[in-house]
Amino acid sequence: MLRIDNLVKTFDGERRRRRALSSGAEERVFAVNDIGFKVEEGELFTLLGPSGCGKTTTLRSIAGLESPDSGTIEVGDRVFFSGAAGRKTVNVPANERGLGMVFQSYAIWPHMSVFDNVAFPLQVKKRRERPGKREIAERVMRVLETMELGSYADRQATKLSGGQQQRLALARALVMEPPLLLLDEPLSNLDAKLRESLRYELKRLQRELGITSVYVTHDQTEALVLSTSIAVMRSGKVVQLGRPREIYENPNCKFVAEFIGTSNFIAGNVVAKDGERYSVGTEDGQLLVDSAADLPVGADVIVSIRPEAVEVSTSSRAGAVPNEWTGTVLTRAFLGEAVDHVVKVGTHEIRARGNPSVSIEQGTSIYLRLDPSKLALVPVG
Ligand SMILES: Nc1ncnc2c1ncn2[C@@H]1O[C@H](COP(=O)(O)OP(=O)(O)OP(=O)(O)O)[C@@H](O)[C@H]1O
Repeated sequence: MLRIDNLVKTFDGERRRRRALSSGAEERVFAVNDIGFKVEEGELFTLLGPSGCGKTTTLRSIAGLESPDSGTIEVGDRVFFSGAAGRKTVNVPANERGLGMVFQSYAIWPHMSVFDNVAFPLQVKKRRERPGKREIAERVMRVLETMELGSYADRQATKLSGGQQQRLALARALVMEPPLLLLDEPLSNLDAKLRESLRYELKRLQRELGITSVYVTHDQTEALVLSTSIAVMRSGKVVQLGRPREIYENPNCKFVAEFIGTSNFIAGNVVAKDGERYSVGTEDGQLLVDSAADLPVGADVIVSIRPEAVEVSTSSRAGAVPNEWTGTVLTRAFLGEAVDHVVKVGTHEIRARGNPSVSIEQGTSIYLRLDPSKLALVPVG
């Protein structure tokens, strides 16, 4: 449905502007630095990464609001952008791309009713593409009902709550039945509770309507909940691309492991390998790790251990289970649905998250069990 290849977008750098008079040195900021990905029909594809990594620039390039330096952008069988030095550039204007867009600031039209906000984009279509009055009313009401705003049709748009206004912005984008919906942090202006409930609502809607979407966020939980696929970005590059679970359970570098959720990291070295079972030597003992990564014996690695993959216990099962380490509880914290223990194991402090029924006092000597299939091997370098 959407295909991006070798996309590059640079901007003038600050320093270049400052130094231009004295040295004339060329300096460009690579906002997007040679990225490529494909989004299949019906997917919700998320660009996830920290501030400044190039997510918005990528989305704006798809929308036609930025003009890339080079690369190609295709939606269905239409080429929206194609360009490189010395080649003829194709660059379809934003208003001819027919894409739906929803941004952080929901920018509804305040002087209009809820109904008119959604009807307006259809009413201003070119005469030959404009649906008749009755069809407009039907489409508007259908999309308002889907967004659970049907009973607010006559209300002035500004008299809706924040969450309702954001749903209205979505309704306005959906009524155009775009082949592709672009969403740039659409939930970030809402309070935490509303954000969470709208997350699930968006997921339901996206699934029900099967609308292909590209979603930008820096919020990893949002990305994990909503997405069918995630591209994790860093400094203008895509560093990992995969299904949410894949990225969470098998991050391909320390940056991804750190950015997505909380992890314990233990540095080590591959000492033996038997199929997908690795034996990793660490400062505090050996760890068995199951991994599909292709790493040679001798490779420096980091074992990434999610807190929920660490089982704590006051009794030993040594011999019956692999990877049992001993340690002392440094702190514990009650989080409502879980209890966190921070455990000192040799040179490491390991965070464990488990059921609140297991709560062990500070200073207690305990056993940590690390299931090899729940550990991830992250290559170093
Ligand atoms: N118009 C511009 N002029 C100069 N530099 C720009 C411009 N727009 C973006 N940049 C730079 O390009 C890089 C990528 O910006 P972009 O907005 O795409 O990042 P982002 O990942 O969406 O960040 P955020 O989550 O903060 O919106 C940043 O270094 C940014 O400063």
